[in-house]
Amino acid sequence: MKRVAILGVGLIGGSLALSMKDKDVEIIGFDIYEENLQKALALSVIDKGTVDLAEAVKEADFIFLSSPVGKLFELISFLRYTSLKPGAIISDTGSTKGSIFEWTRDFQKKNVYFIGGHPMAGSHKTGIEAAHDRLFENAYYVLTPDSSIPQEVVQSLRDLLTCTKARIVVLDPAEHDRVVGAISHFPHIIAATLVKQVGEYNEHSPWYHRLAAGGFRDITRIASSNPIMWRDILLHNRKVMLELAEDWRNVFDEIINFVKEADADKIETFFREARDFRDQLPERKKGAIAPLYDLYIDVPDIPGIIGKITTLLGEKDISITNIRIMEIREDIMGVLLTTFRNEEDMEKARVVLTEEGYRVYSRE
Ligand SMILES: NC(=O)C1=CN([C@@H]2O[C@H](COP(=O)(O)OP(=O)(O)OC[C@H]3O[C@@H](n4cnc5c(N)ncnc54)[C@H](O)[C@@H]3O)[C@@H](O)[C@H]2O)C=CC1
Ligand SMILES: O=C(O)C(=O)Cc1ccc(O)cc1
Repeated sequence: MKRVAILGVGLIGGSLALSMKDKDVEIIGFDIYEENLQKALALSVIDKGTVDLAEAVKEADFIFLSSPVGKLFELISFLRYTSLKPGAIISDTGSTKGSIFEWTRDFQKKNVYFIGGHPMAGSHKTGIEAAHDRLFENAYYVLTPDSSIPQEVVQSLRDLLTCTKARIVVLDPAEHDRVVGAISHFPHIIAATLVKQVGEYNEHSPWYHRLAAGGFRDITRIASSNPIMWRDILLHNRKVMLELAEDWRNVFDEIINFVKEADADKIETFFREARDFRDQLPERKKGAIAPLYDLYIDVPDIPGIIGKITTLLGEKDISITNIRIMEIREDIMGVLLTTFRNEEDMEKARVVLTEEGYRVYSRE
């Protein structure tokens, strides 16, 4: 049986541990707060818990570091000088990848391997109570192995992580920080600045607070995230944040100038271009937070098929919340992704469609 050590049993460490529940692994948790370990044991998230770091890692085949980014250096410094199992694979879950990559390149001298990792799903909630076995389902899970790490070592980490049902991808750490900086880190600055701006106005009129709804809530949801976590992320992706701020200022000035000049066409084009890009973003098939009930249907030809399937299901009172053409194969075979409101509708649809001769399945 393989041993997995999770260092930091919060939302992400706890969710990783839960996703491994059906695997033949023993999970040992370490945290700086004993009460977190007690909760994790009570919730059966981990098999054992300890506040002794050396004890947690000494027999482990896999070690996951899932503390805030600012604490990773401390943990890595400890691992560098403590006794570890030869061949052990260490990974982290931190939201930035460049700095950790630089700190860990020499681990192979110790006959252990470090492969940076970032499961790209989460929540603005923190702590073990928010952990969920399906948190990473369908999300990207980025790995940033050094090119000197043998492929079979990377593969054994990938094999273990299949239990998360995430889409595992390999990226260069600098590219990770640039891209994730733009789509995840920098938006937290924007969200927080908007909230602070309105918070200050609210000092003078409570109506800001009362009327804030809809769009304001949507765009500022992430401002409710953990301040310590986001402090650390910004500090570890500073260069990228400063570059993005410059670019953002340029785009911001552009629209403000159109407003100043009352240029209706340019304002409209600005919004239209933003909408077009936004509407093309891939929808994430949700895992734990709001499970989607998806069925994939192989269909012989596309024209007319969507109407045929919606009619067929509509006649049985089965409603589809979304239908999307996933791919058209060269032999004119297509795959439709149909989403249902609940499991019952999905299962009814599976029966009806199978009876009609369609090949229906749950995963790509
Ligand atoms: N929250 C999110 O949505 C996501 C977070 N991440 C990353 O995963 C990591 C963990 O985040 P969360 O689980 O959300 O935070 P969390 O606050 O829920 O959990 C962190 C845990 O680490 C423990 N901890 C603090 N210092 C420690 C140390 N020196 N040694 C061991 N444990 C320590 C804390 O007591 C806590 O139990 C962070 O690096 C974050 O950047 C990655 C993807 C998503
Ligand atoms: O939607 C949200 O609340 C998030 O922003 C989740 C998140 C937070 C940090 C990450 O590194 C990846 C995902």
